[in-house]
Amino acid sequence: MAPPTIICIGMAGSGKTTFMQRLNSHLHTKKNVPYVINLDPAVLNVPFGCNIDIRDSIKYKKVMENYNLGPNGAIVTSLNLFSTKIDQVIGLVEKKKDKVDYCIIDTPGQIECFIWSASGSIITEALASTFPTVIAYIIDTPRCSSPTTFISNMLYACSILYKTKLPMIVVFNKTDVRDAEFAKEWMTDFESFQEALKSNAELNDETSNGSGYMGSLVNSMSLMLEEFYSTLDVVSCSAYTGAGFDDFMKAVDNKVDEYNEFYLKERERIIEQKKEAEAKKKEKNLTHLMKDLGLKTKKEKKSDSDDVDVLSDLSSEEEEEDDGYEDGLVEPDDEEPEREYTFPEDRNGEINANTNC
Ligand SMILES: Nc1nc2c(ncn2[C@@H]2O[C@H](COP(=O)(O)OP(=O)(O)OP(=O)(O)O)[C@@H](O)[C@H]2O)c(=O)[nH]1
Repeated sequence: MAPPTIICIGMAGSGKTTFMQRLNSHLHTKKNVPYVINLDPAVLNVPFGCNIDIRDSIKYKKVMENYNLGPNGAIVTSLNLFSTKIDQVIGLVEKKKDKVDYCIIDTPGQIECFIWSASGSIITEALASTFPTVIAYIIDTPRCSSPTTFISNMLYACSILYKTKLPMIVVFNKTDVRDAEFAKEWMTDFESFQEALKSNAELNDETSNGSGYMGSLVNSMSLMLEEFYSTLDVVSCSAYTGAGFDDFMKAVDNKVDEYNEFYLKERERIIEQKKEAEAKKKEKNLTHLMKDLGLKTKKEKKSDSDDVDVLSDLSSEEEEEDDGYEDGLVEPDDEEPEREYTFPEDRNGEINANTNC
């Protein structure tokens, strides 16, 4: 069976790499061996053993130098270069499918470099069409204790969900510093979020009494996000202490079932749609080409043959047959006639071993 794939995505410093390290050791202790992939080309040290590391095939600093790029451009370019090898990556994971239980993937902290780049879509789509794939969105809990940063984080999660179209688990990390109960409550109880909003001095000025621009904006966004929350699995854990990882694995199994039930059908539908669109595009291009060359398409020929024949049609058909032309192509002769040289001196033009040039 294809191993479920977990793609860890999160803002810079949210603790993805530490989370990956803890997840790797947690799975090893449970005797569920994971296949580990690092897709962050700019990381200096990876604190876990990787089966595939992007840094082995692409040197991030060389990319910066050779293409004269800044740090983010170099990450995108490295991913672009790596995405050309994604079929090999998938082949390697597939080879190990009987030995590994999960495939876990670390991504660059600059989310936009991965999620909004063509290579990021190629990589996630290639993985998702081969393995049941789940997104783990890692959030730095202490950093989202204010309603505005919380909503910003949730909007980001929402955009990732709509971009990847894959089941998502929201992971509130660093719970050893701050418990994530407040965030879970905000996600389930709209009134408690309203209260937090009112008491947030940052959003309210004394005169407006909570009806300021930012206050009402966050308010309406939180209403819109209620629908989005219902599609998520929320887990709180600490990559530092290892708390909450059993819950995370339960959520993964739950999302894998969901993937097989809903997302797989949706993916198949999308692939089918893409194929149809591509076939249509090809046919359109071919028609244009035929028109440019002054040739008739099969459809046109058929409709012509349904029409009454006129003498001029007949003669042109005959001419075509006589010329040995069909659909504008020259049929090669079975036997090429021996070449004759009109003038023997023409032979001097040929390059042979005896000539000096
Ligand atoms: N207290 C606490 N600190 C954590 C936890 N997880 C990560 N950290 C710390 O958070 C900081 C960032 O962690 P990383 O794992 O490097 O974060 P990252 O998201 O991989 O960072 P980039 O790869 O740069 O995007 C480090 O100092 C970690 O020690 C946690 O569960 N609890």
